Amino acid sequence: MESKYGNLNGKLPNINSPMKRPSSEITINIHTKKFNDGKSQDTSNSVQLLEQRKSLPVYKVRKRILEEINKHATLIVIGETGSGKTTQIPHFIHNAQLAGNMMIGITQPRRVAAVTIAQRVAQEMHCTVGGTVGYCVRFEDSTSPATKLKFMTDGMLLREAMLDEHLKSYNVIILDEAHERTVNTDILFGIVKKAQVYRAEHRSLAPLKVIVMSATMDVDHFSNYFNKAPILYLEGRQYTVDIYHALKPQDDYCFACLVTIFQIHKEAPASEDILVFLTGQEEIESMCSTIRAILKDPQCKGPPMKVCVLYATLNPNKQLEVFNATAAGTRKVILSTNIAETSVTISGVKHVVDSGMVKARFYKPSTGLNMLRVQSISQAQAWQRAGRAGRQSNGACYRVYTKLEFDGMMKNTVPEIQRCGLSGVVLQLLAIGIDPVEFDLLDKPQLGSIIEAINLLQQLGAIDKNAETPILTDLGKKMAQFPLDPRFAKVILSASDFDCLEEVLSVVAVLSVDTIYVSGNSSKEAVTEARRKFMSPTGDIITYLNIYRCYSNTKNRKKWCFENYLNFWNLEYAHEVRTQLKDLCQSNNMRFSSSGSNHSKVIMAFLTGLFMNTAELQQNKQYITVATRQLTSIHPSSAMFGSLPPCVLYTEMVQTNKCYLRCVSQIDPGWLVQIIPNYAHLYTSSRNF
Ligand SMILES: Nc1ncnc2c1ncn2[C@@H]1O[C@H](COP(=O)(O)OP(=O)(O)OP(=O)(O)O)[C@@H](O)[C@H]1O
Repeated sequence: MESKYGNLNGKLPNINSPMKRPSSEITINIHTKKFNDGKSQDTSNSVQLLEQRKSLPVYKVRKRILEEINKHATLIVIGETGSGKTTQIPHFIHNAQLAGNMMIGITQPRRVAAVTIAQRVAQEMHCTVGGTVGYCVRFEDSTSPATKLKFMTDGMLLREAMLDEHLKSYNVIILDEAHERTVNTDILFGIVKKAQVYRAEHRSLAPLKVIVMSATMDVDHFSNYFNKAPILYLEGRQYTVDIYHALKPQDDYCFACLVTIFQIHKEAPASEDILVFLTGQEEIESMCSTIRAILKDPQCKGPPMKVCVLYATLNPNKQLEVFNATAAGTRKVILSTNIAETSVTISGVKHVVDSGMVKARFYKPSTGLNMLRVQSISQAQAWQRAGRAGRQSNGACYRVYTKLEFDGMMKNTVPEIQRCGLSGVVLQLLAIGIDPVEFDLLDKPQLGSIIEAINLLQQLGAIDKNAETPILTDLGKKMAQFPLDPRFAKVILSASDFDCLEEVLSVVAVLSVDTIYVSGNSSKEAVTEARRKFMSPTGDIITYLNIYRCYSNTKNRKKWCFENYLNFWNLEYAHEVRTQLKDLCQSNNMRFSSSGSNHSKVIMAFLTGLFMNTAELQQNKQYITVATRQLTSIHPSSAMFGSLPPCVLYTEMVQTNKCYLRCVSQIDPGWLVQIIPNYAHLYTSSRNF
C-alpha cells in the first residue's frame, strides 16, 4: 500500500509543540535528558518506577512547582502532554503535606482516565487503590477514610458539591484537562471559585487551593476568569512525537485509517502498538470486523495482531482490558473513540492514527433534541490525540487529514455547555443552591436555553411553578440525587405510584448502558429468530424488561447471552447500575413493588417523565412529535418497526439521513389525560377522552 503521507521514514517535517505562549506567565524551563532508545520502559518494579518518575519533566522542577502552589490560591498549569502533570503534581502536593489532613481532589472528564490514573499513582506510591489513593466514578466508589488523593470524574465532584457546596473535605482541588470544557468541569470552575471566596471569608475554614491544568488550553481566558490567576508554564517534553499529515484530502476517513494501520503494521516492529481514533461504537465494531477479516488473508504481511475496542458504552471492565499487555511478538491495535484522547497512557502505544473526526453532543433548540453529530475535531483535540503516542518512548501520529485541513480546524473545542440541553445542569445547580441565571460561568450559555430547561423542569414537577425565582420542590430535590437525566429520575420516582418500581429499575438500568444487542457477523435471520422470544407487541420498553428478567434468572449468563446475541458485559453492567439505583431508592424510602405481567403500568410510569417524547401517527404513515412537530419514523431496530400504533412514546430521537425514533412503545391516548392532564390537549388522539 502506498503511503498517503509520502515517505514515512522521518523525511516529513516534524511539527512540534502545540503550545501557545501565554501573555503573562511563570515559565519553568525543563531540560530533559532524552534517554529514549526507542523501547518502552518496564515499570514493573519499584526502582524502575521511581527512575521513570524522576525522568519526567515535571519531576525535575517539583520544588519550583510546589513553591508556586504554596504562594497562590489559584494556579493555571500548562505543560506538554506526557510531562507528568496528572500523575506527579498530586503526588508532590501529598508528599509536601500541602493538603494537611484533608484530601486532594483531582477531576478528570472521563471515568477510564480517573480509574487508570488512580491505579498508576497507587502503584507509584506502593499502595493499593482504595487506600491513600482512591477513585470515585459513576456507580463505583473505590475510596476509604484513609484516602488522601481522590481521582474522580468531574460529575462525581459535582454530586459532592450538592451535599457540601464549600467542598470542605478538600484542601486542594485540581481540575485536570480543563480544555475539554465538559459541562461538569465548567460548572465546577464556578463552584470552586465560589467555595474559595467563602472559605477565605470564614477563617474557621481552611483555605481552598485550586489548580487548573491542561496541555492545550486558552490560558489567558482561564486566568482572567480566575481573577488573573498566575499561569505556570512548564516547558519541556520527555519524548517527541513526529506528526505526519495526509498529502491530499481523503474521501473516506475510515478507509484512510485502515490503510494507515496496515501500512504501519507492515513496517513497524511487533512491539509497537497502534491507537486509532474513530467516532463511535458502530464505526469501531465495523472496522474491528474488517481488520480481523483482512488478517485472515494469507497475503497480509506483519506479525500477529490483537484488535481491541474502547468506547464509552462498553462495560467498564472491558474498557480496562485495552490496558493489558499482549503476548510478546503480537501487536495490539486499539480502536477508540475520544475517551482515550486525554490523560490516559496505554503502555506500548507508539503510533496514533487520527481520523480527525469525533461524535459530539449538540442540542437543537428548534426540536428540543440532544443529538450526536460526527464532526471535525478541534486543534486542541488533535494535539491531545498526538500526545497519546510518545508516552514511554518517542512516537508518531498519522493524521489522515492534510496540514491545510488541520489549520482550518477550530483552535479549541466549543464548550459543551453551549451545545447541549441544560435541564440536568439547571437541576444540579439548583440542588446546590445556585441560581442558574446568575451563576458565574466561564462561557455562559444563551439565556433562552436556560429558560427552556427551567420550563421542562417545571413540567416535570421539579421546580415550584409559583415561586419568583426557580426553587426545587421536594420531588426536584430527590430527582437531583439520581445520576440520570432528570426525565429518567422522574420515571423512577413515579414508579411506586404505578406499583412497578422493580420493572422500571430494570429498564432504566438497561437504557443507561446503551445497547445490549450484539451485531457482529451473525446472519440477520438467526439474530431475529433469537430475539423474537423477548419481543413484546407493546414495544421496546417491555422487550428490554423481558430480556433483563430472563438474563437475571439465568445461571450461566455468559453462555445464554452468546446464544441469544446479547451483550453479556453490558448486561452485567446494567445489573450493577440497577443495584446502585435500587440503593438510592431505598435511601429515599421508596416502596418496592412489582406490576407482574401488567405492562401498561410500566409504560405509564415512563410517560410521567418522557411525556415530551411522544409522537402521533399521520395519514402518510409517518409520525409527528407532539412537542416539536417534527416528522419522523420508527427506527428499523425497534420492536415496534412495522406496526403503526396511533400514539407512541420514545426515549431517543436520532438524525442520520432521516429522523428516527428509538426505543419506541405503544401508548394508549387515554393515559395522557390521566397522567399529564395539562399537556394532553396537544394530542390529536387524546381529544376523544
Ligand atoms: N498507566 C501508566 N502506565 C505506564 N506509564 C504511565 C502510566 N501513566 C502514566 N505513565 C507515565 O507517566 C507519564 C506522565 O503521565 P501523566 O498522565 O502524568 O502526564 P500528563 O502531563 O498529565 O499528560 P496528559 O496531559 O497527556 O494527561 C506518561 O507519559 C507515562 O510515561
